[in-house]
Amino acid sequence: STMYDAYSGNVLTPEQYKGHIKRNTTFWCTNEIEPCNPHEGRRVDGSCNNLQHPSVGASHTPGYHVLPVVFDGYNDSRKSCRGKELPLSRKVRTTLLLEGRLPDQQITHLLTYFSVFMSADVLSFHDTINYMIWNTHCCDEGGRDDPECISIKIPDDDPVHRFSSERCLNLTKPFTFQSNGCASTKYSPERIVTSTPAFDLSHIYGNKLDNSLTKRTFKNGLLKYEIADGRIWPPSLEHYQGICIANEPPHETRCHDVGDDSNNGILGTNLFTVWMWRHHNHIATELATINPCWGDEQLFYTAREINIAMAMQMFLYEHQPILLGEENLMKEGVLSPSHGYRDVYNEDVLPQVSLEYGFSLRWTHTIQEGIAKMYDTNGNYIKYTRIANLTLRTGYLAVDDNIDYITQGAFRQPTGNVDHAVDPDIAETGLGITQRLSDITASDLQKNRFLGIAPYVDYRRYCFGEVIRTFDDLLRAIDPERIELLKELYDDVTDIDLMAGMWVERPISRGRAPATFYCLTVEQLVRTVASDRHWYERHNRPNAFTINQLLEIRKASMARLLCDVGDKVTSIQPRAFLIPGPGNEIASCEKIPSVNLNAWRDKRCRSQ
Ligand code: HEM
Repeated sequence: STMYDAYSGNVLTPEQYKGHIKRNTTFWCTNEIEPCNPHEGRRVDGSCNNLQHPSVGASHTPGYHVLPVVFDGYNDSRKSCRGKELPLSRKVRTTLLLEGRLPDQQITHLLTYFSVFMSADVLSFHDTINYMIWNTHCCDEGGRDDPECISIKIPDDDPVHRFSSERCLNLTKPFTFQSNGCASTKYSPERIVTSTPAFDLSHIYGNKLDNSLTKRTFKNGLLKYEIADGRIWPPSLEHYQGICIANEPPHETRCHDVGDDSNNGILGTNLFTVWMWRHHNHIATELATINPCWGDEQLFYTAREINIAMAMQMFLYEHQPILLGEENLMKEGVLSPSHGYRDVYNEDVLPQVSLEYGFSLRWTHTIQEGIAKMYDTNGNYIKYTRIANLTLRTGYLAVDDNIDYITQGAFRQPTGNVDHAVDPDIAETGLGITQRLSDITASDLQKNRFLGIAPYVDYRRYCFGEVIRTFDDLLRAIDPERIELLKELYDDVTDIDLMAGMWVERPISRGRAPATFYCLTVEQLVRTVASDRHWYERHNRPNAFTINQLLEIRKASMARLLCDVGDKVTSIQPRAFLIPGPGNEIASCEKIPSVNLNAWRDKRCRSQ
């Protein structure tokens, strides 16, 4: 194997590698990669996706930048154009986003659960774990001088805390190649992300081969699993210090040992981890019946390939159009116009995730509900639970049939409306017992000022060709009363933060999401499809699907997934991201189309 520098993607000399060992920086700064074989399928560690740049595609490699970062030195966040401090993050948040709840009339809660699960496939949770568990003192006496701390100041006239003595929200800087000693501080900060940048369910299967191997049974292509109270679960972590710390013993003990332990983090990642894990075994078991002559290796990798392809089919063709608009996505080339193959692979486009995509996704916090409503299988309301209190608490799912009721709620309860408001739990508590106070939306703004995301108007120019010089020029994008609020906050229109712009912007036409969110998501998805050599819709790739197999993958749906692996789901509406009702009635699972795995029947098994 060869050692690569994770930041530059260059091969390391033995001396350079020894230097990393001496400085204890091998984990974050280097990648060990086996020689590429162009005929090999998708590697677990993401390497060799681009044959010219073997390490790009692995974890801990730099992201793409849609626009160059604006960088004022390591200890400071971006300054205003007149060299002053930008308005306080908490002030910006409380001014621009109202606090409250308004249920959407069309979209179900499942949409946000799947959003966060798919985000976690290409991003990381370690920056959050950092201030929740490793470095919790930023609001204490000792934390004030810690250069890693970027705690959020609560202004004296805060609408919630002006009557309390709370003046600080805990927060740490994001991990960068620079802060971890991988790259010179001459360069602007580059965030370190642990997932592989392709959508490959790396948080299920692992992002390193050795980690992935520990998840397998090596029998019949199955992932390890446990059965408890008649339910199938991913395997348990032996010691879960640092992960499911909010489990309430003695009853709540479950904590999952999966590709990325931080999938135990929040409810959405947790639910989909359970479902996609079971789904792998569901596929492998069926393949083993269809092809009795297949060994473990072939069953495992085929089931993984199908599981990834079905996840992407649901994500691109079923989930994304709801926020971004189907017609729009078709026009942009994110969606294929036909059911057959498409091949837009371009070796010159690198498999990377843009800094801006990961950042814009956080806008979704504004449509996240704070409570999960729980229903029985007949649709009778049972109770609710606060989602913030389920952070790092996988155990809750496994007691009192909670996962059954939460699953039913996921496709019955509306998600939060797209309406410039944020749920009070997301805005004030956020993370349950691990942080007494947290404003996730203010953190979104604050943390990313330290990564140098360019101002909002620069993205309007990039996305829509608009030159915005005055607040009045913003009328093209933002309603006048919200421009008034921006004027109260920012001295100059060019100072407006990207997230602040997204919070108040009008949605894209024929879609529901803010226009700039739309633009930066499309920019990423186009790159994803063009840069992933193993993209499931391609004909010309190692182990490509046959056309009949691809046509089966096209039938994947969220409703079918829940029928196959959801707890006690026997009926569901066909379009599970949309609220059940006329034209989308809840129907028996027997009526929901399935992917027919007979398309993978191997004639060789019969002749044997
Ligand atoms: C109740 C549900 C949720 C909770 C409690 C939650 C909590 C958090 C927290 C605490 C952070 C870190 C903020 C920081 O940097 O300090 C975060 C980041 C993030 N969240 Fe959420 N979130 C939730 C739902 C969602 C949803 C629905 C999405 C959908 C896309 C999402 C996407 C993200 C992304 C993309 C990041 C940044 C991750 C990264 O850059 O690696 N979250 N979330």
